[in-house]
Amino acid sequence: MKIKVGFGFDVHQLRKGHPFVMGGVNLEHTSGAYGHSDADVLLHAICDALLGAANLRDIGFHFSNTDERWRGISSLILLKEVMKLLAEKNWIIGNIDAMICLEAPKINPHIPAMKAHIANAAGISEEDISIKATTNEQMGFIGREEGVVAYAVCLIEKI
Ligand SMILES: Nc1ccn([C@@H]2O[C@H](COP(=O)(O)O)[C@@H](O)[C@H]2O)c(=O)n1
Ligand SMILES: C[C@@]1(CO)OP(=O)(O)OP(=O)(O)OC[C@H]1O
Repeated sequence: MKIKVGFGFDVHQLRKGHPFVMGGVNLEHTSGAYGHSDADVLLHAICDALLGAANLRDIGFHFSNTDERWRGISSLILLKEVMKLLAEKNWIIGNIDAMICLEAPKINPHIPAMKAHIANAAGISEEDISIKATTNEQMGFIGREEGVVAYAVCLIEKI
């Protein structure tokens, strides 16, 4: 069986009064992630891990941040598009493991809902999705709540 590993990273600015979408969940918070799409940093890291594993370039290559089609788009739709690209090359997901680095709000209560959204969009089991979170211990741009970061790794299998 042919397997490949992929890695993804994403970062977005946090801006006061902006919606905060993470893993398809709307987080209640004083600030939110700013970007061309819905700025779902977790889904962007996962998309890049999947595209990287399949050697299919990256999220910005397929969904340019100068293309009006993607303005404000739900990143769950982008994940579905990424899954189509993988399916064309006969790749299926083995598992995804992701890490969110964010000072606030607490992510733990939202992880089951995030997993459900991602499992639904990617067509995989929630059991194959792991999401974790850490603060940056009040240091740097994450600690000052100026930004949010996510990392993801994945395994894909050729069918
Ligand atoms: N935005 C966050 C950050 C952290 N968590 C959870 O809290 C635990 C402790 O965080 P530290 O950064 O102090 O190590 C962490 O392991 C997560 O379980 C969270 O839910 N949301
Ligand atoms: C998703 C895209 C496209 O709308 O825009 P952003 O939401 O700005 O996200 P980013 O992770 O900076 O890059 C990928 C983009 O092309």
